[in-house]
Amino acid sequence: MNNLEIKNLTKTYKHKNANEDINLNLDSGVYGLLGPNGAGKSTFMKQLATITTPSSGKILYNGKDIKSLDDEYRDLIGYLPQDFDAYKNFKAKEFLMYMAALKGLKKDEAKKRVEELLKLVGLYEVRNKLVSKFSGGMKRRVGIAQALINNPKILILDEPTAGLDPQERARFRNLLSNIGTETIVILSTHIISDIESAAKETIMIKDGKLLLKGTHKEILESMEGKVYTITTNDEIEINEIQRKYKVVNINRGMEYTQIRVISDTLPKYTNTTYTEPKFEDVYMFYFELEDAREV
Ligand SMILES: Nc1ncnc2c1ncn2[C@@H]1O[C@H](COP(=O)(O)OP(=O)(O)OP(=O)(O)O)[C@@H](O)[C@H]1O
Repeated sequence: MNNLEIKNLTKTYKHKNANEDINLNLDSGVYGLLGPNGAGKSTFMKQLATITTPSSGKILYNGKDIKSLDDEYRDLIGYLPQDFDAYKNFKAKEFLMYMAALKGLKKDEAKKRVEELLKLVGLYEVRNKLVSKFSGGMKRRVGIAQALINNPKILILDEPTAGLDPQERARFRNLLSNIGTETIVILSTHIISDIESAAKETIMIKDGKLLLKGTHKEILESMEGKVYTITTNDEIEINEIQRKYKVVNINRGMEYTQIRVISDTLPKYTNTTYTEPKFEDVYMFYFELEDAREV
C-alpha cells in the first residue's frame, strides 16, 4: 500500500489562506499539480514534504498521521524544491554522493545508486564536472537525481521543468516514465504539456482551493460544449473576437483565419463550429475564463 490522504488541509499566512480545506486521496502514479502563479502549489508541496506544517487539517500516509510517523515518513520522501540550487562548488557525482550520505545510504550502496541516477538523468558523462558550469536544464536534472536518491515512495517535484528548453522538457517526460510505478509522484507546473502525457491524473488548484482532480478524460469531459472554432477573414471581427473571448489560439491561413475560443455560450458569428476540447484548452478554461465571463 502506498497512499496519501490529505484531509481539510489549510495553511494560513498572515490571515491569507495559501491552501484552504484541500481534500485528496493519492495512490501510486504521477499526478500533475496545475495552477497559476500564487495558486498555492508550493505551499501544498512544502506541507507534503514536511518543510512547513499545516495550520489545520492533516496528512495521512497509509492511514497514519505523518506527524506521528516523523522520520519514518521523511525517509520515504524525495523533494525537489522550486528554488533548488546544488552546491555550486561540487562536481555532479560528488554532490550526489554527499546527498546520499545525508540520506543515510552506506558508501557502497550510495556509489551504486549515484551511478544509476547519473545515467537515468543523462549526466553520467559529465559526472566529474562542476555543477556551476552546468546549464539550467542540467542543474535541474541534478535536482531531480538528488530527489530520487533514497528510492522515494513519495516524490515531490516543484516545477521540475521551470526554465527548461523544449528538448530538456522532452527529456524530463521520458525520465518521468522511467520512475517506478510504485511511487506517488506529484509534480507542479503551469505548463500543461508537461503533464499531458505523463500524469495519470491532474489536480488543479486556484486561490488555494482544490478546483478539480481527474483523469484526462474526466477533465476534457468537464469542458464539453465550451470550445468553439470561429472561421473568418474579417480583420474587424478577428479583433472583436480577441477582445470578447478567451482565445486559445489563432491559426492564420492564406484565405481564412481560424480562432479557437472558450465560451460558455455559442459565439454569434456566421462560421462558428463546436470543437472537441483538448488538453491545450484546460489552462485557459480553468484559470483565465473568469475575466472573459465578465465581458
Ligand atoms: N512564507 C510565506 N509567507 C507569506 N505568504 C506566503 C508565504 N509563502 C507563500 N505565501 C503566499 O501564499 C500564496 C500561495 O503561494 P505559493 O508559493 O504556494 O503559490 P504557487 O502556486 O506555488 O505559485 P508559483 O507558481 O508562483 O510558485 C501566495 O499568495 C503567496 O504570496
